[in-house]
Amino acid sequence: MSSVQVLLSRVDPGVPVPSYARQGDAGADLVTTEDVVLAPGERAVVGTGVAIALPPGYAGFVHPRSGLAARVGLSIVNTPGTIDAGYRGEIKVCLVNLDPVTPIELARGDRIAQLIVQRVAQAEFVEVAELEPSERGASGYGSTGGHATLGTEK
Ligand SMILES: O=c1ccn([C@H]2C[C@H](O)[C@@H](COP(=O)(O)OP(=O)(O)OP(=O)(O)O)O2)c(=O)[nH]1
Ligand SMILES: [Mg+2]
Repeated sequence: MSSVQVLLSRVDPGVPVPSYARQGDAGADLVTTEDVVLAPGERAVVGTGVAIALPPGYAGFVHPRSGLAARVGLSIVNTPGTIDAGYRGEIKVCLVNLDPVTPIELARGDRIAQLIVQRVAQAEFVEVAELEPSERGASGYGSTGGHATLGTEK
């Protein structure tokens, strides 16, 4: 796994810097700086207390944590959130409670998301009259099968 130095500033010095729970992990855990209670279906933007300066050619992606997703239904509205290399503000997370019944209570310092730093390319879009053919062509949206049968299709 490659490593890249990312400068970080704590806009809230009371919370820990993002850290990888285990060696080789792709995601570094981010915490909420705020206590928050999310009713079923409710969303809230929370701070993480950190700002970063990614090198050009990199982006950060804010993903949900699987454990919280499975246990209580916590997710992120815009998953994965995109952190542009030029962004210097506090990383924020737009949390959502996907559980239909039970509220989610989060406390300051809880690990609520994970940041994945990846290399990215900026495309140079070149318009052409026609795209060259491929095996897949324009087949998409389940064209290869393997999807569940919808109730309406039974
Ligand atoms: O989960 C997220 C997603 C984005 N951002 C910050 C960093 C990112 O660089 C900036 C803009 O994000 P995005 O491009 O997704 O939002 P937009 O609605 O297109 O805003 P803008 O017009 O500023 O690009 O907001 C976060 O802090 N957390
Ligand atoms: Mg944008």
